[in-house]
Amino acid sequence: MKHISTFGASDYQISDLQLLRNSTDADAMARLLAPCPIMRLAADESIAESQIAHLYIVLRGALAVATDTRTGMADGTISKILPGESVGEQAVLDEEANLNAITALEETDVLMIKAELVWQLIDESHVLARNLLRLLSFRIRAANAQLRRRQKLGEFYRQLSMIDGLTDLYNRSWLNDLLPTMVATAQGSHVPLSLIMIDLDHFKRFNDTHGHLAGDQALRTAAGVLGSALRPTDFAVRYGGEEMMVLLPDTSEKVAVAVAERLCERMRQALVFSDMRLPLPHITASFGVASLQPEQDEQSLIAQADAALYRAKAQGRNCVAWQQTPA
Ligand SMILES: Nc1nc2c(ncn2[C@@H]2O[C@H](COP(=O)(O)OP(=O)(O)OP(=O)(O)O)[C@@H](O)[C@H]2O)c(=O)[nH]1
Repeated sequence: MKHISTFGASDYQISDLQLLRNSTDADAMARLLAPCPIMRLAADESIAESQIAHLYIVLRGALAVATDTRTGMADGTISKILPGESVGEQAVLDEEANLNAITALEETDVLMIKAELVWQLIDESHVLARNLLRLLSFRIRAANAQLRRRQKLGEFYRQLSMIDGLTDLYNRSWLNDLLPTMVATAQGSHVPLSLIMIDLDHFKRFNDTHGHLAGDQALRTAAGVLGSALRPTDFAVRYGGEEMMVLLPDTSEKVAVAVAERLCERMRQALVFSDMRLPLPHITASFGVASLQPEQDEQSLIAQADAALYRAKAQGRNCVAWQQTPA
């Protein structure tokens, strides 16, 4: 950054500076700004901020400002500062060194104003104070809008990473995130929580006979059965491969067994189409039901449902098994 002149020795006018637009006291402002240096930046050159904050007004060329690079908040957003516009107001007002990375997009001349002089200008000129407030308000709105966009995007990707792409059911990451909390809530409030582990029967044979794409379609159909047969407060998860899980908050084992029986029946009635013309053979599934016991953790609950599922398979598949005989 090279010192090439001062505001007083240059041809620039107060009317060239947006912050002083509509100034009624241009002469007084010009006198105060006269000793301020005009610095020249080569293209791609960055402004190396000292610990002292400055306000920079672009006189010629353009600056690129990337937000908060040193605080880890950078998100690739870059603002372009054109002639007449300023950067560094906030740094001046809160007396912090500028955390933005400021780089010249082309050869650029900037007016450099020290923080103490900015305060003096604010004291002297209501017009400048008003312009500054308006500018800051605009910047805050823009920052808020950007924050909202970022939050929405973050939530979108978070949701996406929790959903299984093939079946649209929740995936294992979702389960790992949510099940411990659900178990802790149920234990803490002494309300029941039941879990049904579901495994499609002879699915390898289905795949081998009808092809993997038809197998995918069968998985979607099975997921659809779960989705359409549950209460809005229940959750269906693709646990892995052809294994699915249903979580039933506030549900006793007796009711969970009845739900599993209903799912089993609907599963065997569901039609799988590989295309819209010919339905494939029906699929069936085996179901293992478990309900949370006092002191039990989520791993043990899953293991209990798994053991019940194993028994359902051993009993000939296409049926429901559970840990305890419902009363
Ligand atoms: N099409 C398809 N198949 C899958 C997917 N994930 C797992 N599988 C298949 O599911 C089959 C599971 O086979 P096994 O674990 O032997 O169980 P099974 O044939 O269903 O037998 P049982 O569970 O004992 O009734 C394997 O052939 C896997 O390739 C998937 O996303 N799409």
